[in-house]
Amino acid sequence: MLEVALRHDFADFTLDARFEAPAGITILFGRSGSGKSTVVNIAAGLLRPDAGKITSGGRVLLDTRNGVCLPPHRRRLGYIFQEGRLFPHLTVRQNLRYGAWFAPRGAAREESGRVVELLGIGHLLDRRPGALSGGEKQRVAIGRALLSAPQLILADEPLAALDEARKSGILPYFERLRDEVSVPILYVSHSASEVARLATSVVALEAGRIVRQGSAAEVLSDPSVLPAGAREAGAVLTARVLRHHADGLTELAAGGVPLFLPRLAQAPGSEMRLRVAAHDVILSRDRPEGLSALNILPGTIAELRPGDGPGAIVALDTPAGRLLARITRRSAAALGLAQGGSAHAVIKAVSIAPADIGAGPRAGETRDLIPE
Ligand SMILES: Nc1ncnc2c1ncn2[C@@H]1O[C@H](COP(=O)(O)OP(=O)(O)OP(=O)(O)O)[C@@H](O)[C@H]1O
Repeated sequence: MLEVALRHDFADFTLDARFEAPAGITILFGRSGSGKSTVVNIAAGLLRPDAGKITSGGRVLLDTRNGVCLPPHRRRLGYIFQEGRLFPHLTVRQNLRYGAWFAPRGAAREESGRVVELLGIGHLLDRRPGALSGGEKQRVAIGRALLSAPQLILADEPLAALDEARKSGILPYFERLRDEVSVPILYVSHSASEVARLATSVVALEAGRIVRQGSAAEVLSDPSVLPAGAREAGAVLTARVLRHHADGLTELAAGGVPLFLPRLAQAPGSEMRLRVAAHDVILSRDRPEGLSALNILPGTIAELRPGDGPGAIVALDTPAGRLLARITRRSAAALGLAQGGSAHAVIKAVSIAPADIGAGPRAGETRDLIPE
């Protein structure tokens, strides 16, 4: 467990944040300039705040009141940067050994064979970084960080330098990291997709303050908190793969409701997280007939929140979970939508982007803490 309480003033900006990060991935989520990197820089020991306390697995890294501020190399941190920052003259194997070399003697650390397997880099061990793709470099960098026996991993926008294809290639490895490694990972992102797929817990920042904290489902489905803006709004559903159909569709069950998506690779029984973008949800007051869309979910309007412009966000509680829909205020008025009223959400099977579909665990639950 990581416990953080910080206060710091820059000339035009005040950071005032208090949160806890359990094992798994805690995403610091917010727009540019909200203070995410400042939190990470303080946790890393690169910036000494005006006031604050940070403990990691019970160890005090920072306590300004008692004059404690451990230097970065004594904090037992693993870093994952935007670019891998591997040593170009060393092979992958040697880069990984370099990480292990930093582990304190006797420290419990991941076994290198397991890390190599976890990250799927066994076939790359004899190559030098120049012969790796961006995504492969990043996987090696994650391995190097894990092998240094860190008590905390800091990942500052680790996917930002990768194109969409590489991003979706590496997301499953972060999912495995979340589910199989017991070290807390503090992960900076301004991408709702990354939050939906990866977060064990989310700390949403706005102008240096925490505006919401909770599971990915809780934070992303709250229309009063849209750290990435209304355009990026979208809720997260948890669903289980039921069966693959011969016509190329996969049927999932979400809270007892069937959902159809283009064929997924996961086997029946797999737990999935799906981010359904608010702009991909159409609302209808009555159950629509004669419509091509396969997914029609009845629900109750929990909230109708007008935006600054012509749009509004509607939060609809369905048996599958809460959905957000972005519609115009004009449509909301024409349909007579109001809090407490009923409506149907219509989602096209093909509208959910592959980058928004990931493996469990359940998005609405913070998983059990693993003792460190
Ligand atoms: N050394 C500094 N001196 C003065 N102001 C600073 C300093 N470092 C950061 N700031 C300000 O603090 C605020 C938060 O910056 P920070 O880098 O933490 O944001 P961020 O959420 O990580 O943004 P981004 O997503 O763009 O990286 C910004 O307004 C920034 O200008």
